[in-house]
Amino acid sequence: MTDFPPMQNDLLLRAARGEPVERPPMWVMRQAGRYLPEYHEAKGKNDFFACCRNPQLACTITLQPVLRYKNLLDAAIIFSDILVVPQAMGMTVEMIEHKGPSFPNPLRKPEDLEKLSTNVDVKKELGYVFDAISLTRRELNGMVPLIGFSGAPWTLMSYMIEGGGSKMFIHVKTWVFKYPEESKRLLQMITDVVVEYCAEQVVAGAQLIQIFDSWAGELSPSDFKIFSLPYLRQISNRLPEVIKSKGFEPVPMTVFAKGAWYALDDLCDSGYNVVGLDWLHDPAEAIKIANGRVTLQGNMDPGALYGTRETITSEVERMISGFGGGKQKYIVNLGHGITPLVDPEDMRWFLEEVKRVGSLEEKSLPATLI
Ligand SMILES: Cc1c2[nH]c(c1CCC(=O)O)Cc1[nH]c(c(CCC(=O)O)c1C)Cc1[nH]c(c(CCC(=O)O)c1C)Cc1[nH]c(c(CCC(=O)O)c1C)C2
Repeated sequence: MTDFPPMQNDLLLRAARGEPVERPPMWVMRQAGRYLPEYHEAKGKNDFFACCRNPQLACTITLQPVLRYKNLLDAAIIFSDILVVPQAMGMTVEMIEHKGPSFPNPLRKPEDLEKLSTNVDVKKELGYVFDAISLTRRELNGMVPLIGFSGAPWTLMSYMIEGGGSKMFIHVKTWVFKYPEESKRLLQMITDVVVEYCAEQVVAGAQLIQIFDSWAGELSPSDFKIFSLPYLRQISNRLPEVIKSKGFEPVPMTVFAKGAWYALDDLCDSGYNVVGLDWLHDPAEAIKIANGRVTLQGNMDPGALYGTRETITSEVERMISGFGGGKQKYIVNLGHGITPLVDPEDMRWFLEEVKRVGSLEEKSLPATLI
């Protein structure tokens, strides 16, 4: 087993396991990225995926927000992208500046499934991610835990068929409604790779795994039960066993199914320790539905970071009060990734206010907010 430095701050892991904490841990989806000038500096003229494939650079970028917001962020998330999985399955994915990811040859017909690699050698194809994780764990020196992640099967299938981001989801909806059996075959192929990929991230040193189902909200409640939930469940069922078979201890798991507010009850019973919430959820309602089954994570509107300092403060107070003061089964985050034009000093204000409000005794929270 790999020896890493002992943890100095394990708030995130304790909260994820459901243990009480002195204040809620906080991290922010996409905390390493385009709103930080040092990200652009480190990236330079490198292609986005070239940065992901360079463990030293990926480690540097991962550490940037943790170092800038020292003693504020309670986790690092490895710098990579969900689309490295389709690449490992044999697809070409390019990152086009100011546009986003693009697949020159998306899967458009069921016969295209034959183009995907079978028996993907995850260690060979994605070894650079595992190297970046091990290096970052060492460099973090126990400061905060390191989160690994993967896209969820439904979200990855959407990208692989649409060929990039989408507004109408015409192609993937064609698959769902015209080729449901082939869709399930593809989802299963992706799931098998994701399980092995996440297990190897844990072997390399990841201390929590988050599954991003960013396009969950494109499915109706009944289709979510067919094309997303069963595969999310397979991941949470199989992952601990696969990790153990490799001689390692399972880690807490988080599922973030953006837009799938209707599925919160099911997600609380899907085998994950933590359920991430977007900003469409009312915290008090979410707590009622979860009823202590999982740790909740979220959920301030990322757009609030464009507001005044006073607005950010009141949004933070509302969020933390809504989650009952946050000392039990709660992790602070935004409801989705931080957006590019946020002023890094406004992000600092957000984090400072979370730390201040999250450290208050419940009786000291502003009375009108409880
Ligand atoms: C910094 C960055 C990333 N990806 C992309 C960028 C911008 C690239 C650049 O222009 O420099 C392109 C990049 N990658 C993707 C997109 C979205 C494109 C679209 O709208 O479909 C973009 C612009 C696809 C992607 N990629 C990811 C998701 C899931 C989370 C989410 O919903 O936001 C998704 C959907 C995950 C992701 N992606 C990234 C991380 C790093 C760790 C961190 O959070 O700090 C993570 C976790 C990093």
